[in-house]
Amino acid sequence: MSTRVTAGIKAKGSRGSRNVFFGVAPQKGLCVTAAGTVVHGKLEGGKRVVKGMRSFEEIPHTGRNGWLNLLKFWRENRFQQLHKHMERTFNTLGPIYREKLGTLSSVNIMLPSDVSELFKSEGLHPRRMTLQPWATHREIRNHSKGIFLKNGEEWRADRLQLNKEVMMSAAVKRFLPLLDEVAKDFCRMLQTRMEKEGRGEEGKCVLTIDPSPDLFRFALEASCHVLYGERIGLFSSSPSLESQKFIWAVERMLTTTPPLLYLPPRLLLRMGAPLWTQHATAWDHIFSHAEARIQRGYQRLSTSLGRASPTGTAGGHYTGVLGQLMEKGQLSLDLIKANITELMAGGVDTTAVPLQFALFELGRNPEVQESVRQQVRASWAQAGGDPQKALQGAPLLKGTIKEVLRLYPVGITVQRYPVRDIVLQNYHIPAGTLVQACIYPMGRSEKVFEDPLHFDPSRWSREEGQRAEAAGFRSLAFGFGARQCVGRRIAENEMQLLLMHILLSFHLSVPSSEDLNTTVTLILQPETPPRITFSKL
Ligand code: HEM
Repeated sequence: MSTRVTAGIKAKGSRGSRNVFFGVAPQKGLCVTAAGTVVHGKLEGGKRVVKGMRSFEEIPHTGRNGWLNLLKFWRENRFQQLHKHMERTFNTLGPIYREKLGTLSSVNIMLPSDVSELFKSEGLHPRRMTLQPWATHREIRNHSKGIFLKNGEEWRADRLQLNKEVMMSAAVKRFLPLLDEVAKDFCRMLQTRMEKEGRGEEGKCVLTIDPSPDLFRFALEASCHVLYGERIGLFSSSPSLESQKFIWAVERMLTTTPPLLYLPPRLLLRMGAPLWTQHATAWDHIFSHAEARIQRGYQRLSTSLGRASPTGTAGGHYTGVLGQLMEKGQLSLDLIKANITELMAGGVDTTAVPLQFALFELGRNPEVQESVRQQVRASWAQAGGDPQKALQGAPLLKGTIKEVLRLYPVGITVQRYPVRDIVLQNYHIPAGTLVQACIYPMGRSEKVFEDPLHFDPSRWSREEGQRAEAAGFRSLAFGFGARQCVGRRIAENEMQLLLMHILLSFHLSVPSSEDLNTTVTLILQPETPPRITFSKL
């Protein structure tokens, strides 16, 4: 079906400027004819038109009634299997489809070429999907200083400041030793546990456990060390209950988010008040935990900043991201708090869960495990204790993380609202449409990856051009461009360092190598955390 679409779609770019991320001029003007088709290359009435382009309405869809679709999803519990639903729908409808779920309407894509087009049109201040209708509720709860809902120029200014402390290579150099210390301590803790609880055959110590609670503690300990420059003792025999509560609160916040994205506030207040209360209470806890830590850090740093060294570190030692932001003084204290809170909330499950998948995949692929270990050993021996050098010399570690995130991306989609009209799969997509790059189906598609279900970290390091995987827009787990994950460098290094130290000390295997069933809350997770057998090398 073709519907009348507004004629004369003019490429705007962001504020009429060049797209700084791609260094290319904005897309040429397009024009949709009155019949809804677009003709290319000709000028009709002074406007450039694209040949044979189909209208937005013609994009295959999963049902026009968003409420009916939502009801079906709810009844069949499909939210938790959204990734599988997307995979099936692409197989049925092709590489682009529209979906309406309650108030949310999106165009879903999965081919790298389309994703590349999408990112070209993200503008200078790319917008992500947010819980916008709930902003006021959050404000009522006094969390209005949060940056969670920020978009546009205001967001960009803060983000550029933050990038200096968490994304730039100088910042990575500063926080990498802190992550390394926590990773080594994790292995010591595991070793002690193995000695106490492990069973030995022929003098070999073997421990089979569900490592997920320890991995969550590791992720929180690592985050706190990097953000506050402070250890919180989560590997001790009596870790603080407060920290455990924080981990639970983040989990609750994540599981209660998806329904809030699809329901309008009024309906949710009637039907889902308990859900909203749980969600807001979880945030309250996250905020107060972060607030208390920040307050302590603030007091500690105010004292030590009096003795600030010329290297930009208080009292001569690195005081974490909080310390750096305070010392630079370019963000207000409220903004610093908001950014640190968001980094805390975003930094635990996102790394703890992929680490579970990584241990599982290395455990069930012993040959891959051995080849990564050999590279790690050689690199570690050459690096003379320098963790950064050790990681640089072991590209298979990076490949392992990429491979884990290809098969099990933390977020199953990356979303953008293009700032100008674009054409995807020859369909017209108006500016402002929510377009989702569906990275779970992409990572498992034969159209995109050779032998996609094979866990092969080396696929990422083969020479560019030799295999399709080396080319762009296939590794998107951290998003892309100005709005990409701000914790990316922390996450990549944290996960690689932990795997490095584990591989140097332990052999991994799995009691069952059956595929893991996965479920989506806000993030993709195993339905049941895998058990891993650690044996001392
Ligand atoms: C494997 C680990 C992680 C993955 C796969 C991941 C993935 C993502 C993705 C896909 C986005 C949206 C990017 C976009 O729209 O282009 C994002 C945003 C974000 N992530 Fe991560 N993340 C991870 C770890 C972390 C960590 C460790 C932190 C904090 C220390 C963090 C903090 C954030 C924040 C604050 C944002 C919002 C950024 C903004 O909009 O300015 N993430 N992440």
